[in-house]
Amino acid sequence: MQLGADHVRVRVPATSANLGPGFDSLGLALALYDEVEVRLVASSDVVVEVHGEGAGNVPLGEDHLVVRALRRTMELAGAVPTGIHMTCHNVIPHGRGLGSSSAAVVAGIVAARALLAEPRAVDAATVLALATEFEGHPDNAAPAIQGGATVAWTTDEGPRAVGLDVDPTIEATVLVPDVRLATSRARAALPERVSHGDAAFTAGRAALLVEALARRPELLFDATEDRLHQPYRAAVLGASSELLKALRDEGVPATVSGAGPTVLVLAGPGHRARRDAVLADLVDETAGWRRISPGIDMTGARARRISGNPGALSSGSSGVTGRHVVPGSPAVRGGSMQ
Ligand SMILES: Nc1ncnc2c1ncn2[C@@H]1O[C@H](COP(=O)(O)OP(=O)(O)O)[C@@H](O)[C@H]1O
Ligand SMILES: N[C@@H](CCOP(=O)(O)O)C(=O)O
Repeated sequence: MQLGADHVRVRVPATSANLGPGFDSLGLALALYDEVEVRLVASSDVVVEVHGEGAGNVPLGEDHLVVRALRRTMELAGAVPTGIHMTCHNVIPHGRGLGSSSAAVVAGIVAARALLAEPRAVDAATVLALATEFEGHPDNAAPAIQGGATVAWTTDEGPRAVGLDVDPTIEATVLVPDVRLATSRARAALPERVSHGDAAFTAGRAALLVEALARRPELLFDATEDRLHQPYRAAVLGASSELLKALRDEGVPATVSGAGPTVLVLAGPGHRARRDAVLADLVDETAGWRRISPGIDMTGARARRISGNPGALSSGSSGVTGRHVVPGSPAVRGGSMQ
């Protein structure tokens, strides 16, 4: 496959997976974004600059997650490898249950797609399959790609996802502690088997959550109850587990965001006063907690071509030059990829 551009910019939202009972299936895109600018260069250099979250912690070469996802997508599309100069402006906290790894993977995939002469050759199903290959589960990748709330599932042919309606009065608030929890560690805390009773309880709540999100926010408290993962993760969640219990004891629809340790509150109009009262009492923003009300992202990952001249890849030695928006350059929106 030929290249169609040599310089693109992408933006990918944070995501909150599970939403309580929808373990590995439900997810919600949040309006907190990582932005990545990728420039292809003629040399074999891989130069990565990271600003914000992850700066000083993530690898800066071929092992960088965005680079790995970009390379994998280019390889799948049969594009000839080139050098890469990449700048990341990261806002999504790492290891907090807000889908930072998924955002990085989706950024690499949609950047690669936008660099190709025929972006549609990497269709929506392939984007989700590639992201799931990296992540191991599709529940963060689906909303990161298409925005809004999603339910994702896996078939013999690969992962699939559909969007869900979200009542516009629902507010998402995240309580982010300053401690990290690797998703792999939180997954290791899960048992091999659960009881039929807990599985039935949680399946019912997940079904109810679809209706609560779409039209009946007053049902969010019951609809966010879970018995499949949160109870087993309590030991590794530390203070987040206590905050979750305190919120739920007061009737506030709170869940663990993803694998944690962030706590997510999904509040309809009837929950706001109690949410604000409990959070004012319990969340001390001077003692390591951040309270963010990001809004729900409804568009998902976006990529924009900055320059469409891959025939003349620069040597890569002169920094980012010649930045301009090519008139008519297609805006690639993750949610509308066909
Ligand atoms: N923007 C990014 N660039 C590079 N690596 C990232 C990025 N975001 C996440 N990662 C990698 O993923 C890890 C966090 O993934 P994970 O444990 O799944 O937590 P979460 O996805 O909930 O933030 C980070 O420690 C880092 O290694
Ligand atoms: N379903 C996964 C979701 C992990 O999300 P993350 O944002 O914590 O990576 C799980 O619960 O393990």
